[in-house]
Amino acid sequence: MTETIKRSLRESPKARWTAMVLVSLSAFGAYYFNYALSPVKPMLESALGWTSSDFGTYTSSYAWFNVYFFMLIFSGIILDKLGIRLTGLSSALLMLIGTGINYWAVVTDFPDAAQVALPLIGEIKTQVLYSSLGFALFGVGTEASGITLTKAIVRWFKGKELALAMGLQMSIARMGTALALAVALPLAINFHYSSPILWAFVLMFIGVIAFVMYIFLDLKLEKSEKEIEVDEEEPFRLRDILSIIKNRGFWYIAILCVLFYSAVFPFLYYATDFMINKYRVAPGVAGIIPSLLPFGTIFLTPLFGGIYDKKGKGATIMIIGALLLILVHGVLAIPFLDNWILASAMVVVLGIAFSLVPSAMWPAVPKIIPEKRLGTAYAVIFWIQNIGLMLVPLLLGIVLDATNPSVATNKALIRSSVEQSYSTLLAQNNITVDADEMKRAVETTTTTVVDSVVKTSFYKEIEHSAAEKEDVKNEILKQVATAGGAFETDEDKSTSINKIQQIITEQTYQVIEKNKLNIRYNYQADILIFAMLGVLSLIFAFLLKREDRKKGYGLELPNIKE
Ligand SMILES: C[C@H](N)C(=O)N[C@@H](CCCCN)C(=O)O
Repeated sequence: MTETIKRSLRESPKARWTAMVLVSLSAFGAYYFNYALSPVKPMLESALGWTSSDFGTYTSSYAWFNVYFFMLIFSGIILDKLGIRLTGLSSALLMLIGTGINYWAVVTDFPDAAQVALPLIGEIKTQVLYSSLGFALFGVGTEASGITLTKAIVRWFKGKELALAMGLQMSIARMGTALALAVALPLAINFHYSSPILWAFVLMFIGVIAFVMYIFLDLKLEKSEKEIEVDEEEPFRLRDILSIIKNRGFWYIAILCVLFYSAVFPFLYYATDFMINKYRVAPGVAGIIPSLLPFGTIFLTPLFGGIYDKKGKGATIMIIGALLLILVHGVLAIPFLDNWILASAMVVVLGIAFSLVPSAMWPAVPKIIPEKRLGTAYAVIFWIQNIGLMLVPLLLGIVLDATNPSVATNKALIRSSVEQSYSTLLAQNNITVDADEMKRAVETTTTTVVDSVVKTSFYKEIEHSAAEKEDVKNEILKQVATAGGAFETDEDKSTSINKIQQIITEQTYQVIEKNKLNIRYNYQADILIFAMLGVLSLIFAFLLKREDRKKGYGLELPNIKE
């Protein structure tokens, strides 16, 4: 079919790069929010009483609707029927609504024991359920937006700098992840644990505005191409799925994708907490280490993409990426190697792996699947990938709780002791505070105590029976009451509360240290799960290379022909 593109707006580099930046801004907000609560995990536990399994449920909920309701497949169909503009705007709004629900759930005061029973999942805290539903809605928007943005980039860049534009779009998105990992915990410590979500809401709102601006640009593109004959795009057909899933090469790439991404994205959910618990990094700066990973990929993904374009060796690049994955998780799993510099170096190496594999894997799909089925192929790969993104974070949370059975209960014990200590000291000194003020003070004090114990304690975990735990609680209360007896209140209320806070922090800390009350997680089993995923990724990367040799897909050949 003839294609006269001389007068098309796509011919203007300024217009197409502006389009790329505008559509990428919503991905920036989405990738920020995806990780905005991860560094805050220790605070959610100390302040809201979440367990690691609750956190695992929350992070896995990203994929609930995508997996169970086949939302990714429907998104592909909707994208085909409604087009880029409507689908992109709807998905950006869905992300915004999901973020809003999440914010509401986290700031709402649910009774401590409020739980609901769900089929398959069982008992779940009401607050965890509502935040998860918000996150699940956000996940639908993010994944739908992922396919829409890919299609938008293809629309503007086909026959032009397509790989570079895709690489840069991924880089802009990853800047969002890097930002979340680096700033979410400092934000939460200095303001409130919900502040990172509020910021996400603002970024997502900017994303919606940017997408509205993109719509105008896209309308201009359409107008500029009205008189021009352009190739009709192939519509999404369900029968395409059948022909795709009969392709062995497709399965190898989809399985490699789910295994590899499951060893990276869920790692990022837990990485800040891991740095605090294993490497004793101060919570305020612990997120900087995992943020090195997406930060590195911002530069390396387009770089490796360019190398693949010119030199080829796509399957080999994926094998090297999988080998690095095993190396990193293998080293992180060694118990006595607990130096944070080594951990940072491993995160940088993981960043290299996470640049190598995506830069070779996504452009390899068009070599295996015909162009007219590409949209469907990406939707199915994303769907399979989402199964991993749903199961692995949940598994990690459950395994973390199971291998550290006393941590969550000990944190809850500290929280209730702190609460009672406040009541005692406030009553002893005739100070009245409102419920919100009290809640805030308890949260801050508990977090401070837990953080300092986790950072300084070197003891091994000692199991305590329920009766011993009661003793610990009583001892905390006794110590606090004794120390608080000498406290005199002649200053204003906030100074008095600060002093009370200090007394409780010091006394609680001492009792925890004396009783060896363990509140540090041992991540060994979780990191071994990641290492296993690395080994399986390597096997599938080799299988893909063998299939490429058999079928001649050309994965090892350069994309750009001389
Ligand atoms: C999370 C999403 N499903 C995903 O896998 N995103 C990729 C980028 C995919 C680009 C495809 N053209 C990522 O690495 O973030």
